[in-house]
Amino acid sequence: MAEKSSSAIGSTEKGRHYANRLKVRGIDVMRDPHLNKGMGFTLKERQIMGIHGLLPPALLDQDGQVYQVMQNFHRWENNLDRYIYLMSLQDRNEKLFYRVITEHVELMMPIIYTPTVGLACQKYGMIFRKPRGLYITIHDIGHVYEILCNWPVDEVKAIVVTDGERILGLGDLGAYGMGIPVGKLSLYTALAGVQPHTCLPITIDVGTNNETLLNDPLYIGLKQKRERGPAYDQLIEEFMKAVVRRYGENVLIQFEDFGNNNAFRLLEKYRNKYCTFNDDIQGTAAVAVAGILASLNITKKKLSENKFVFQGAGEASIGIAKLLVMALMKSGLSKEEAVKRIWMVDSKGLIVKNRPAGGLTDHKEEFAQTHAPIDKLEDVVSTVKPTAIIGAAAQPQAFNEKILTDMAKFNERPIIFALSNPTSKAECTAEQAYTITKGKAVFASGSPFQPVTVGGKTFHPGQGNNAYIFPGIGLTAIVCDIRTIPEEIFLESAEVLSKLVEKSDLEEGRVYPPLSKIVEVSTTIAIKVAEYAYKNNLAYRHPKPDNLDTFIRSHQYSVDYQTFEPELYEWPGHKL
Ligand SMILES: NC(=O)C1=CN([C@@H]2O[C@H](COP(=O)(O)OP(=O)(O)OC[C@H]3O[C@@H](n4cnc5c(N)ncnc54)[C@H](OP(=O)(O)O)[C@@H]3O)[C@@H](O)[C@H]2O)C=CC1
Ligand SMILES: CC(=O)C(=O)O
Ligand SMILES: [Mg+2]
Repeated sequence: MAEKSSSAIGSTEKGRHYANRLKVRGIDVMRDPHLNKGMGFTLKERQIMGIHGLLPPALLDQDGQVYQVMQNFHRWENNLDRYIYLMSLQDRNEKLFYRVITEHVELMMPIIYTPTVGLACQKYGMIFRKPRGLYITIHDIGHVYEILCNWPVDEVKAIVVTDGERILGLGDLGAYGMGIPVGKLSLYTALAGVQPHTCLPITIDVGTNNETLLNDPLYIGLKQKRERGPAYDQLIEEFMKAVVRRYGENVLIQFEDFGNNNAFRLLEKYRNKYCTFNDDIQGTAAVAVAGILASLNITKKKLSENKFVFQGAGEASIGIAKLLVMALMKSGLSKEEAVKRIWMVDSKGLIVKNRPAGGLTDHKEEFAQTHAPIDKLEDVVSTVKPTAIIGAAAQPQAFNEKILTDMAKFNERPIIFALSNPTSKAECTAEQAYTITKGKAVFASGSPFQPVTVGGKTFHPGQGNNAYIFPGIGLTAIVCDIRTIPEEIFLESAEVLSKLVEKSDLEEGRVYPPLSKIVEVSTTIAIKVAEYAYKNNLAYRHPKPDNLDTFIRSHQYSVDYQTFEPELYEWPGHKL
């Protein structure tokens, strides 16, 4: 299949799915989002594909179509409408959708991803137009493989799966959570160039405990309380086995937005047997550690000279804390010394040994300090005097004025990461962080904030979001045939990402590369992870490609339209 080669992400896609021979003709060509080029079909293509006359006579090339999409995009008055518009574009014309996203990534990420995707999930029944992804319910036990066989594509390589229990910081959204796997997989393609037809979003519907949804006439999921018993584990176990049976053992399974009770134990259960990771625990850990490593260039401290206070001790915070311990140990500390630098606060206050309030899981015990209990975050901050505070508890405004003022008192450049999503759940806004600390804060947030000017200087907050990590790791896992993903890969990604932050970024207050560069950043992470994987015998694709840079890029999706030649319709027994 001949293709143009000026793609924003990769250039040598061979169109394996529709390899060489096309069986689709006529109106079905235009109904297939993988093939559709809208008014971009040439006269010759319209004739050979049997669609001549089905389109207005003019030709509008892809550049012109991007212009048209952007005109429409700006016409909408709110972001939810823009989300709906972009989703319908994805359903209609996939290449155009991805070209728009990659060319306008800063503008588009807040729509197809956090924060708007959160609102879209909350309103999923209302905005539902066309199904995308696969729904597997608790009633499907015993038939999961058959449901996977209903998915029309055989060559699936990446699955993002949720059970909808903890959607961003919005809580249990049940089957409305499907917006998250859909959005995450769009980023697999848009940011790392994973072939879109190999991506499969899945919702495991075991019910919801969200009363509003149970009473919502438009709710799209099972109207029953969540299954909490052994049937839940039975379904997940069957799902994991069925996925491998249908798609092979190197299919990547990303767990996303599961509730805390299930996330950790499912990760432990499956991480050494499947090609799987939990994005909220491990992807978040990598992006946060990258931001901390990059911030050292601003604070001029060594990693080991820092003290961290976490607001939250859930998937995100524990994940970050564990990877931070690995990074601190790599810098020369013992595990004990590393753990001493980490202070965690959960819904019951500071995590200390033998806490009277209880609630200590094994993960939390690991970080329990020998200290008297402290109930309030602001008292923890004033007692511990940390160099960094990291929020991931979905408690909006938890970083209050006193905390931010104290942080600026204790530190020349305090690190303040408000990682909770969506924007409404952020621990503080960028404006609050910079103004209250009088421009001292080294700030990053999970959802994007606009630049802020304080004392004549403009600060560009970084987006500390796992979107910088999972697409690159995912691409490499797929193309290099990585069968299990050890923690070291996340540390490697964190280090790579931190090194991609340039001096000019740091000068603007950024601890992540600007979003405008996220496509190239994801590709670089993919290449470096591939090098790491081969060096550490984690990659099963052999022989090892001579040039991993070229190899990775050669597998990336091209957002350019393909050219359809008459040969596509000619094969033995079939002539045009
Ligand atoms: N920026 C990014 O890339 C990412 C951001 N996140 C965001 O982080 C947030 C949390 O996610 P996640 O860790 O997975 O959720 P979890 O449910 O696993 O953890 C939430 C944690 O917050 C704690 N908490 C709740 N209320 C309070 C309170 N009042 N004071 C202190 N702690 C409190 C809980 O305490 P307890 O343990 O006592 O219940 C729990 O430890 C979400 O908003 C999510 O969107 C998540 C992943 C990635
Ligand atoms: C970013 C993400 O994964 C979350 O907020 O859950
Ligand atoms: Mg998540």
